[in-house]
Amino acid sequence: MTPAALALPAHVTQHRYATASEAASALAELAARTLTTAIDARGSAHLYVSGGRSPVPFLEALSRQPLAWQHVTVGLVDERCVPADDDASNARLVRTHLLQNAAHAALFEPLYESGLDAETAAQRADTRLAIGPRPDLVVLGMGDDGHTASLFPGAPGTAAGLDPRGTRSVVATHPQTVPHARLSLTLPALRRARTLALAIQGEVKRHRLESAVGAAPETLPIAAMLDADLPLQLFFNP
Ligand SMILES: O=C1O[C@H](COP(=O)(O)O)[C@@H](O)[C@H](O)[C@H]1O
Repeated sequence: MTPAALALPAHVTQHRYATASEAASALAELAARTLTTAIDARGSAHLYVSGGRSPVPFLEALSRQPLAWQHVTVGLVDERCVPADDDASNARLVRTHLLQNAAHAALFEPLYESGLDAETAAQRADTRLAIGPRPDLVVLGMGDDGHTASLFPGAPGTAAGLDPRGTRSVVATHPQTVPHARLSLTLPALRRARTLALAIQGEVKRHRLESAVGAAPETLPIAAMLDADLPLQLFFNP
């Protein structure tokens, strides 16, 4: 049964599914259409994905989508400052679950250079991204605490990342609630996306997202993605 609509503003387009597998397939199809449109229009496509546990079914479904992957560049919206082969690495997640099947031909640009401290790594990534093309598709996730990308409530670095007039594309954040310093795309960098999607699962995240309507982004960073002038494609399953 299709889950009930979330209590969210009308500019959020809701895609609701009964299961994680249906939601992942639908998001993969939207991603494939969006990337193909970008390749047809501009010759290349730029996709940014999130880390964590929940994107795995989506990344695997997307890896099987037939499209001109050799023209697709994949990046990360956030990363933990760990070696690329660490279990916590979002780069490892992408290599394991997305860069296979048809998608093995995509170009992957990791966010974090192993061995660097978070601030130096953020500065280097910021320089690379600042001159890059607009993302065609950004797929965000959200933690139970309302963080998105690696913009955690109250974490050092988050305020700079949420500054709508900030000039950085990437900041270092230092959440106290989870292991590892992080790198995160900033609000201005995320807002450059031609299409912005958010994939969440479960009732805890549903209520957290609903409670973010009208909330201060410093308290619930996901609130920054609910701006009326920012069309958002929400994918939800219980
Ligand atoms: O730490 C992170 O958490 C969020 C949500 O992760 P999940 O495990 O609940 O799916 C994710 O969006 C972010 O990219 C990740 O680094």
